[in-house]
Amino acid sequence: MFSLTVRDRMMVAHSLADPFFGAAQRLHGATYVVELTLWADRLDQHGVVADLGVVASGLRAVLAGLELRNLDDEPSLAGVLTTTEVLAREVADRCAARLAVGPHVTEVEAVLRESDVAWASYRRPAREA
Ligand SMILES: Nc1nc2c(c(=O)[nH]1)N=C([C@H](O)[C@H](O)COP(=O)(O)OP(=O)(O)OP(=O)(O)O)CN2
Repeated sequence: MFSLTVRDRMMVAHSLADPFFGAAQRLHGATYVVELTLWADRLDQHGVVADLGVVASGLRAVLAGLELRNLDDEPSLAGVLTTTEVLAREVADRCAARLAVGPHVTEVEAVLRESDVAWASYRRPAREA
């Protein structure tokens, strides 16, 4: 299996409205290092999983739709606990919808690193069945 990964960052504000999260129920900020990986069972005719510039631009565009915002105010995330896991799924879903990848690309994974010691990820099929 081949993979291609690009990395970017996004800064957000949010609160986690569940007593489970203790002090993080209050509004706080997070800067995530975001890694997007495309998985492919073979390479295309150019010997790549995908053009890394195109993938990096796609990830940037997706993060631009989330960053420097209070996620509590985002209509598309209304009522959602925006944990690192949930945001990883959101990024992966949006990237899968945005990137026009070839049929050899089978899966898309987003890893959100909240710090150097904690991160979460979501891996999904590259396209809807
Ligand atoms: N699995 C997850 N756990 C937690 C997440 C998350 O996104 N996924 N998020 C948070 C908070 O938003 C924040 O990142 C950390 O808050 P904090 O109160 O410091 O939580 P900790 O568990 O690290 O520390 P404690 O003080 O021991 O609660 C929390 N968890």
